[in-house]
Amino acid sequence: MDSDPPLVLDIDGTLTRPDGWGIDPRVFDPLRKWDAPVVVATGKAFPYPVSLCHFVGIPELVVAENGGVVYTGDDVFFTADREAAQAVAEEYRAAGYDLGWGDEDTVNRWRETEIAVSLDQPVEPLREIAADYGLEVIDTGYAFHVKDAEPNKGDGIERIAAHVGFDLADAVAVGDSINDVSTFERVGRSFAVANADEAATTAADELLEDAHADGTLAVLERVRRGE
Ligand SMILES: O=C(O)COP(=O)(O)O
Ligand SMILES: [Mg+2]
Repeated sequence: MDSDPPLVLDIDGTLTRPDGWGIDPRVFDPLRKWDAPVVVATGKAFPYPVSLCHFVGIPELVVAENGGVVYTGDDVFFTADREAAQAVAEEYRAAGYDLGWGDEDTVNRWRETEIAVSLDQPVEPLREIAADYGLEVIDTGYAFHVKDAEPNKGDGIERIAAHVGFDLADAVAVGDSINDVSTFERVGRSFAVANADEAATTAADELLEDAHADGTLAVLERVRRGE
């Protein structure tokens, strides 16, 4: 049997339980046993994917903050800084809005290159303020991210593939949202889970029948069988 292809996996919407929240524990064993690099590429802050790799028991190959932070397993790269996004957050708050995560804000506490805002907060004023700072706001279905347009997951996985020594043309990716489009553009084969947004669905080679981790698990079984 051919060896497993390298994987690039998104977290939220892709490794999540059928109701969309929390990691589906069924993904742990297949990832632990995967016989090729597994890259976790997410919009979440750096500690989250690192912890996921740690607790699954796989090497830490991580793109965090939508490409703002990249960890090759040896070196960490920051491809943006938080300053402008922080200024947007402050102006948004001064206008009477809130980021929506409570006082201690564990969503942004360790975020280094962008700011995330809860989906239950008004996005239009956020977009207006972000535009004044030359930043974009993307909606991943899990948060609004105020970010520099430049960093993306695709550049991050390219850096990791070059360092680890595999070819992205051999890699298989699964994702669910607009922040996975740059991943899908780089890998050999891309899948959007059934719950994916329009951008991810359009960019993927294939739209899966199953949602969330069910879709991802189906991909893992298929590519393992060589299909
Ligand atoms: O942080 C988010 O909003 C989404 O995270 P994800 O990229 O793992 O889906
Ligand atoms: Mg996602």
